[in-house]
Order: sequence, then structure tokens, then C-alpha cells
Amino acid sequence: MIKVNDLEIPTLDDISFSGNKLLVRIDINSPVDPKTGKLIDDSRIKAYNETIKELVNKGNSLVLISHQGRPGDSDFISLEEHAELLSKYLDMNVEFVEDVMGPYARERIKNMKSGEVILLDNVRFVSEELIEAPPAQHAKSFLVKRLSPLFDGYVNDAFATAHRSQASIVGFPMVLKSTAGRVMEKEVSALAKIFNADEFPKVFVLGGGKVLDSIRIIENLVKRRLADRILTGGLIAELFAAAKGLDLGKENMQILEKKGLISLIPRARKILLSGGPIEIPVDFKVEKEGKVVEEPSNKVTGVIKDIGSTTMGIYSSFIKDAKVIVMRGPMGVIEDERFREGSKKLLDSALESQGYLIIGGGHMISMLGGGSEINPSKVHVSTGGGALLLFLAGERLPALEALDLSYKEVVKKK
Ligand SMILES: Nc1ncnc2c1ncn2[C@@H]1O[C@H](COP(=O)(O)OP(=O)(O)OP(=O)(O)O)[C@@H](O)[C@H]1O
Ligand SMILES: O=C(O)[C@H](O)COP(=O)(O)O
Repeated sequence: MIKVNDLEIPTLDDISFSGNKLLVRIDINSPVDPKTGKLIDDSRIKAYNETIKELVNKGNSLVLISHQGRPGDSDFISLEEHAELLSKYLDMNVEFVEDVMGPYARERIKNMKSGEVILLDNVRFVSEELIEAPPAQHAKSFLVKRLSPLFDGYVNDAFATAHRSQASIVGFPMVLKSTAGRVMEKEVSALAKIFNADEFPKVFVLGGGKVLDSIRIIENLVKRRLADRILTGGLIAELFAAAKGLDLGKENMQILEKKGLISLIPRARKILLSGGPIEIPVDFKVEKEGKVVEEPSNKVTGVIKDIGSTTMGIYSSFIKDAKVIVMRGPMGVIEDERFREGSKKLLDSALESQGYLIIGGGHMISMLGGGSEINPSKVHVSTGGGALLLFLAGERLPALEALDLSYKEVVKKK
């Protein structure tokens, strides 16, 4: 069992599935090249070898289910390439089924033989999946009603989606015997341990494009006084710069407007006025008339694409003095080689520092590729992005709550 606060979360050691048909929720949501639609990093896909092999070796047949991207975004794609990569890394056939809960998927699941593994298509192709709702409500969803009768149990190994109260995360544990998978178990155990240690200063480096997630996390961190410094990059930095009244120029404000982020400025301003330890870039790397130049953050005329070199130096010095560093979300548009320097420089500073580094988020983990020496006693590479930070900010994760509830309601009562 994993004990987190007042939750008791069963693992594969507490409920040993063998010879069963299992639905296994994984998170193989990965960065996608917007030009080619191809995956540009497969770290999350590699992470599931242990869980899948352990379950197959016990004679279980597995149906893997995951999301990829969000409707309307360029990374919202089918999971065919994911199945090919899973087959490659597992060295076994993972059959891609181009359906989620329709008759084709259900028929194929019914006819599965022991040891077979299939991957269903992007679960977010099912509209119900995107509804944030309590477990009891999702237990009555078509997704759960149509699929759960086909299974003996459910394994949630999607730590990176544990902060989403969505059907494939919280619905199945209400109707099936359920446990955490090995990825979920490792993440929760490691992170709970690290955050029990009274190591200061704790420096959070938050970037990327998921601003609504990040502002909620920052509000938690500031309220609980968990962070000594919060270094901002990516679109989060732009939001706080705008909240501080810096002139980001028309184009960047239009980008914030288009992404529906202007309405978050008052929340960001409230955090700044409350004395939150927020650091905002003093300069940005911008694209202007096809050129890449650096501009001070109080007078921007180009389109912001990365933090500037002065900011890289300032942030690096904060990182080098930190005892715990948490990084999620890149400082710039890292899909473009010209705008990777900010993220790379801060990542290198973190790896060289004496601090313990927790790094999360698909895009940031892709920066670790290419020979970065990872010392597991100094670095926890989390598969989670938003989930990692919400957990570290002390928020309860719906996936863990559902597994706890399932153990009490579905398992113990039997
Ligand atoms: N200044 C910027 N303007 C626009 N987009 C940006 C900027 N900086 C970073 N991004 C975008 O942020 C995206 C990554 O953000 P995201 O929050 O998804 O990070 P992540 O590390 O993948 O975390 P998670 O795994 O939780 O998604 C990239 O697609 C990148 O292009
Ligand atoms: O990349 C992530 O943070 C997880 O896969 C969750 O994705 P989401 O933010 O689209 O729910």
C-alpha cells in the first residue's frame, strides 16, 4: 500500500492480478512536432515497460488506454505511432485498435487471449472523457458502462494525468477492482518522500503553455509557502509580466488574448501583490521580422519565444543555490531549435547544482535526451507535469482518491 495523507492506495503487491483481463490506464501523451504530426519524444512510452511486462508475465491480457493532446490542439492525434513505439520498447506486439468503446473495440477485447496487449485509440476522442466530474458520476458514463463489464480489474499507471477527474481516471475504480501501477507507485512514493524533507531553499522553475494549471499551482505554492522562489518562463512568464504592467507589445498581448489568458491577469496580479516569490524575466528572446533578437521585458516589440540571456544568468544563480529544484514546462518554444537555449541552460544549471532536481512534463523531459547524465540519487524524472506540481503543492489528486475509494468500497466490502 502507498500511504499519502489519509489515503491508502493499493499497489500490484496488494491485489495480484493473474490470468485476468485488465484495463490499464497509462499516460503516453507526448510532445508532437506541429509540422509533421510525429512524436518528438518517447520518454513516457518507455516508462511503462515494467508494469506491462509484469502483468503480461502473470498471464494477464491487457487493454491499454491513454489520451494524447486536447481537442483543437495540433498534438491531438491518434495513438497508432504510440502502439508502434510500445511494441518496439516492449519487444512484443502491442496491437493498435482504431476505436475506444465502439463495437469493434468491444468485440476485439472479448476475443483477447492470455498475454495479448492492445492499445485503444485516443480516449479523448470520446467527449465524456473531457468532463471533470466526481468518480460516482463518471462511473455512470458510457465509456465506463460499455467497457468495464469486459474486464476483471483496472490498473491506473497514469501519474501524469492523476490531477484530472476524468472518466478513464476516476470512473473505472468505482466499478472494478483497482490498483496503482508501478509508475504511479514509484512517482507517489518518491515525491512524498522528497517533500517530507525540510530542505531549503526550494526553487520552482515553471514554464510552458498550460497557464491555467500553472497559476493554480502557483496559488497553492504561495498559500502554503512551499516555494522560496518561483522562476517563470514560457507563457506563464508573459502572463506575470503583463500582470506587472510591463509593455509586452501588441503581438504578444494578442497571443495571450487568443489563448484566453488575459482573464487570468487579475489572479496573477493578486499573487504578485500578495508578495508571492515570483521572478519574471528581465529580458526575452524574440522573433522580429524573421530575425531572433533580445529585448528588455519592459519594452518588447517582437514575438516572445524564449527567456533572454540576462534572465538565464539570474535564474541560473538562483538554481545553483537551491537545495530542491522543481522544473516543469520549457522556458521557450523548444520545438524550434532557436528557442531551446533558455530551457537547456537552466536544466544544465540544475544538473550541476548540489540540489535535488525533480523534473516533470513531456516537453521538459525531452530536453534531458542526448547523453545528459542522470544520477538517480540526485534527480527524479517524473512522468508528470501538472500532476507533479499539484501533488507537490499539496493538492489532492483525483486518481489517488479514486483508488483509495475503490479499495474501501469495491475491494474491502467484497
Ligand atoms: N513563449 C512561449 N510562447 C508560446 N508557447 C510557448 C512559449 N514557451 C513555451 N511554449 C510552449 O509550451 C509548450 C509546452 O508546455 P507544457 O505546459 O505542455 O509543458 P510540458 O513540459 O509538456 O508539461 P506537461 O507534460 O504537463 O504538458 C511547448 O509546446 C512550447 O512551444
Ligand atoms: O502532459 C500532461 O500533463 C498530462 O498528459 C495531462 O495532459 P492534460 O494537461 O492535457 O490533461
